[in-house]
Amino acid sequence: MRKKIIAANWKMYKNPRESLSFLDTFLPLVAGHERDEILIFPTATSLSTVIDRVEGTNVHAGAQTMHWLNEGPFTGQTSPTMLTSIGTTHVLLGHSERRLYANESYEHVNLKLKAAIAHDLIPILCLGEMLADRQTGYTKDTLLAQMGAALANLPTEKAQTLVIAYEPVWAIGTGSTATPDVADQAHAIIRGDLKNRFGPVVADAARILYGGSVKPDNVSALLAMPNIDGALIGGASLDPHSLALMVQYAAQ
Ligand SMILES: O=C[C@H](O)COP(=O)(O)O
Repeated sequence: MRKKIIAANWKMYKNPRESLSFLDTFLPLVAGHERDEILIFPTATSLSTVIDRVEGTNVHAGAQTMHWLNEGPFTGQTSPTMLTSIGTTHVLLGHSERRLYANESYEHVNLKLKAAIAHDLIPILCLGEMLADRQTGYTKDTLLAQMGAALANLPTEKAQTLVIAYEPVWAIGTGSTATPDVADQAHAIIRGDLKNRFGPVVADAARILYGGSVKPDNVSALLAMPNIDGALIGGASLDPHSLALMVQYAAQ
């Protein structure tokens, strides 16, 4: 049985003070929920504050992106070693907003993924089709192409900790959540590709999260599907009561 992950992507919301205020309410609500993993991805400027505050709790904090090199003349970037030096455990890679607004390609994501694993950061690889892909019947092709580029030349022994987030772009922030069946079909494609690449052990162990307008009133139906192992939540993760409710539903 795969442990579920409830992950909050705060995107460009919450400064350090607001992050602490969230945690003051949230942490007591989820104390003792050891069964599942709870992850929070704050903004870069709130990351170390959140890491310090969640230390010793059942919550972990990760970065929303990173560069693949350890240092260099790359204005605005953060390196894997900088992240690990402050206690970061996870990193989101390839989020569609990074691909759309920061020109991040899956070739970059491939470099980042390998760097994350080399530095013992757990990568959460985000992928998902655009609405036009789905409408023209190219969902599977798109997902396989994204997997192929992001996971190129990754040896099987490095794929053990891989977490993937399926986030159809048309469902992000739109309120148009994928139905549990539609999401599960995409997750099955992703798991099948993992099996072809890395074999059944890695494929069976890999957690595949769904992201895209997840809320307390739809999370249970999504998590009940056989290939959905958690959720990556944007808007509905910004309220501590809403996120805590989803953690509780995941445990049922
Ligand atoms: O990383 C999270 C996703 O982009 C989903 O965002 P959302 O829950 O606001 O649709």
